[in-house]
Amino acid sequence: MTVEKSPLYGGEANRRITIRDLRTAKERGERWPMLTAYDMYTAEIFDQAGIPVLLVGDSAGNNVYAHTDTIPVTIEEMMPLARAVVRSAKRALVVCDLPFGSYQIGSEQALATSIQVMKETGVQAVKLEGGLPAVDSVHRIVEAGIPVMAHVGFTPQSVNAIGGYRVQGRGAQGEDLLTAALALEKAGAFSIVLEMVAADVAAEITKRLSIPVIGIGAGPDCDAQVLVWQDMAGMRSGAMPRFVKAYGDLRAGLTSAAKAFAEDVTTGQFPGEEHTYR
Ligand SMILES: Nc1nc(=O)c2c([nH]1)NC[C@@H]1CN(c3ccc(C(=O)N[C@@H](CCC(=O)O)C(=O)O)cc3)CN21
Ligand SMILES: CC(C)C(=O)C(=O)O
Ligand SMILES: [Mg+2]
Repeated sequence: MTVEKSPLYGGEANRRITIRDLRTAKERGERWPMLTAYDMYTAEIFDQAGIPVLLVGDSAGNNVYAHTDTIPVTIEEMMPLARAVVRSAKRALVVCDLPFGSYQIGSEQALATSIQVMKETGVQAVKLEGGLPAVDSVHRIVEAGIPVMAHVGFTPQSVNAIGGYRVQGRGAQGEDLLTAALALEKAGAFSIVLEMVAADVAAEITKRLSIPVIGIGAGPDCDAQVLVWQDMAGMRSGAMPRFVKAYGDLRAGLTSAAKAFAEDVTTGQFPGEEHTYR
């Protein structure tokens, strides 16, 4: 597959990716990557590396704010991160997750929060979790002119209701997931994340939907794949979910840099003459 003429990778190199570009990519069968970003350098680096979509995820809860999960994250905590990512990425389409509690009360609250995020951060789209119960909110937000990325399957904001980090869509549940995905597309979502979904179900949903389907732990047949950047780069400690692949070892790199700095300071090797004003 040649992608040089794709708006995602070639095309007019000096404009931001649009939701139309993502739709076109699906029509052409072009796969694309999405990464989370929560700050300036990661946004700048991933943007320049050609990642077409950056997600300011509420996974900031357990990757920035040192919570155990995403549930405590607030809109006040999300917006500064989103602003930093928007200011740092020139090409990528930036999506901001709506955190738990900022849209579940109803479509009125969902729309009000989405408007606030769009006005105060400069992101190009919002994302929210949920199947059929979220359809009305998606519809209202889209009607207001705000692109919405949907998110079904394992939805981390509902981890307590689901009862753990469990694969979704196995057996009879698969049909419900397809029904929800079709309803979210009909409500106007421009794309949909499938998280921890059995691969055959994810493949069927990807085939049946016209909008891009973005997988995380949803097998190889989705239109796009997303990972949390600290997982992708080997920054995170501890056991990784099965769906993660680490493409770097940043944790080891930063650890050895910090140890070398400490060693140099304790032994008096740093600062040297070249780092010193006379
Ligand atoms: N760093 C990070 N990566 C993520 O993918 C991620 C976040 N944070 N935060 C928000 C949600 C939470 N996610 C998670 C968290 C844990 C598992 C997990 O422990 N998975 C195990 C299965 C555990 C079980 O069966 O109970 C696995 O091996 O896949 C999966 C997804 C995905 N998202
Ligand atoms: C993993 C992605 C899809 C997400 O919702 C997040 O990072 O918050
Ligand atoms: Mg999220």
